[in-house]
Amino acid sequence: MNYENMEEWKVLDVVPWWVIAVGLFIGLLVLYYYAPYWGLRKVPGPPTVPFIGHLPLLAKYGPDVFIILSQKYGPIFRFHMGRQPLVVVADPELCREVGIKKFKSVGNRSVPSPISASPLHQKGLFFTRDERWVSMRNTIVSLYQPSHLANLIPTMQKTIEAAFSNLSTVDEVLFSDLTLKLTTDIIGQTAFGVDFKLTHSHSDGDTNDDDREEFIKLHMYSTSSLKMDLSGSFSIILGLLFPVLQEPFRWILKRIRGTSDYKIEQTNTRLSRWVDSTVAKRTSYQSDGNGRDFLSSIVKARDSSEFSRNLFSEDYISGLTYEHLLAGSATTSFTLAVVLYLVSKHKQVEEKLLEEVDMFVTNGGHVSNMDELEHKFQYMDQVIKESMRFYTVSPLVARETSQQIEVAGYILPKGTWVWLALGVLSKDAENFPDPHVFRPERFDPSGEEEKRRHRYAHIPFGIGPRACIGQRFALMEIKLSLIHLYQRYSFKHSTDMESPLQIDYGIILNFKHGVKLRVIKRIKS
Ligand code: HEM
Repeated sequence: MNYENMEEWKVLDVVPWWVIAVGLFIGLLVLYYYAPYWGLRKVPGPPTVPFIGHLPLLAKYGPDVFIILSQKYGPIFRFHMGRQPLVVVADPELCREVGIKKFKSVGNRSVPSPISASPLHQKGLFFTRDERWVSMRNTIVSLYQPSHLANLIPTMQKTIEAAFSNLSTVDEVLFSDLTLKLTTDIIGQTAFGVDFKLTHSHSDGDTNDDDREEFIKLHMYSTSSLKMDLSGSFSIILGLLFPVLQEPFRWILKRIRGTSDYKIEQTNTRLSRWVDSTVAKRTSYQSDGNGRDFLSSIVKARDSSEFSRNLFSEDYISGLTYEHLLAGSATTSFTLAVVLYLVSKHKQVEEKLLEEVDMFVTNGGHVSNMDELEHKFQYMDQVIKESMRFYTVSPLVARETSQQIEVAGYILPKGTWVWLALGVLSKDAENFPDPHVFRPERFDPSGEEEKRRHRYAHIPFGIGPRACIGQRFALMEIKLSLIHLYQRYSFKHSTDMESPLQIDYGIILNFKHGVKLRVIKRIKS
């Protein structure tokens, strides 16, 4: 007889079953928590707080947390978004390695918890993966060629005129509000072929007005509920802390009135219905086939082959179309408002910009083609680049490894979330001396600073084959607006304008209170 074993059995007999169960539960919990961390434990990073990871640091420092951590831990470090570890890459050469050289192994995006609950958000280009993404992107990219974009100039100009038509009658304006209306209207027309009429001062009594207003309200709510911290709905928070519990809880909570999950579900369902019905109308009858908007072009491309019909099924067309509104309005609006905010704070910059615009107008310039827009405004280019460096609207780019790779000597297993920290690159003193000084001339192509700089130090639109597809579109919209505005006005900060500017951090940067400006009419000599 084995007496030692008998002793053990006796011990087990006296330990209550629930203690064993609790021990097992805690063991499994620890295993669950540390599983994604284990493969990345060699990548440096600050100590983590169990389950919430580094979210308290994000709450304390906002997006600057990544600058602080890169100074302490170097160009590649770990950051735990709740349970999920991210490998943050904060160096231009490493961004090139991840975004271009090793693109095949890091070509997909990671899906953060706020998005994982919404099929409408997942079926755009942003979150599609692998072969489907390649095929969709190849088709869509043709719609962003200069020849196609040039067709949009008249629509953009008309909307810009309408949006800013009231400026001559006011002394002060909440400019960021105006730019959001402008960019939403432009995307509405160019993506959906729908005029949301946010920039028109009066309704023309169109019976669809209420419908459109309702849609915009839903869209704004849905966008603002995409939180990356602990201020989202309960299921989104669970998605950050215990991803495995997110779906079951969401399933329950979305049925309980009064919860944020219920509201988000209702909003997303109504949004989807609105987008689906707009898409269905367009796919069932092709008005005159000459529509210049994105939706008309995709519907046309879809009908070209059996393959395209499968690729662009109606749910994906809805996802793509809605994505344009999401990706193309708040980013461009923020950037345009930031340019005005910074330029009106730096009078010498404003004088140079006005001079360039005046010269163009005096020489009979009229923006009618992409070539003029892209090459005739060299100083404006520098101002836009410097503004985007100063406030990088999309400071993080989310990617995910599809197989094990090595970056900077660290092995990153398949499924690792690798995020490129564009916001950190843009404040790096090595590439941008005096990074906290606003100096557009640092982007002068003939200047030493520009020549010395790493090629991928300034990448506000991302990098490689997965970079922003709307870059040209956005720059076109921003430049057309600046040309229109500076021909007629100059600006000063309103006395109500806070200093420094307060920024909110969601999926992208946003203003806490907005950009308030004084409008000064220019007297033409
Ligand atoms: C100032 C304005 C904008 C900024 C700063 C911006 C920035 C970005 C960034 C950083 C990415 C991720 C790139 C990467 O992974 O490397 C991105 C992707 C994307 N952007 Fe933009 N964007 C802007 C405007 C627009 C506009 C106007 C549109 C549409 C008309 C658009 C559509 C998209 C789409 C569809 C993607 C996903 C591309 C893919 O995954 O293949 N963006 N954008």
